Amino acid sequence: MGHSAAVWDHRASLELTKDWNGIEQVVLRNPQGASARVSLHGGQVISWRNDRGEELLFTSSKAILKAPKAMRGGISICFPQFGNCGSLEQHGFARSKIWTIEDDPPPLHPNDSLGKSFIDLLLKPAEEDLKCWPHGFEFRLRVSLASDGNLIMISRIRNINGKTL
Ligand SMILES: O=P(O)(O)OC[C@H]1O[C@@H](O)[C@H](O)[C@@H](O)[C@@H]1O
Repeated sequence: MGHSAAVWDHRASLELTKDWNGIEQVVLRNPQGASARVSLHGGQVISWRNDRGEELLFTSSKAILKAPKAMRGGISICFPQFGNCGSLEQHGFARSKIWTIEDDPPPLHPNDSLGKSFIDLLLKPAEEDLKCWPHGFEFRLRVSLASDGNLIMISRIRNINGKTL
């Protein structure tokens, strides 16, 4: 009896590491050698490489890679706004926060996990965030690397205080 895809252990394909500022990063790998690197700073995918090791994402040489400054490169999470309306910071605060890894997130469709290397991240507002944007929320982000090297990101935002966002 061989192992089927149903018992694929996605954790075996994850590497946890830290950047030069001590902020955690997660590296996803697939069996063909593709990879994606996700920083908990901003929940930002900062590298996506194909199976030939070629980088597919741009990062500016002028990027400041130190929280709480947003990183200029990779895939930014712009929440709760894109742009610079009102008193919120440009493109929202999510990209400058330290996200956490969620071990047991609310379920997604099984197809979203099967055969993929993935990580689930979570952002909840801190007191200071509620002062400039008074909404309780949970922002869940799944970043997956598929066996064909595709990168998939699923955002789920839950309103937890019943007021319209
Ligand atoms: O410079 P930031 O805040 O990282 O924003 C990234 C870019 O966001 C875009 O929306 C702006 O048009 C650019 O001018 C800006 O450089």
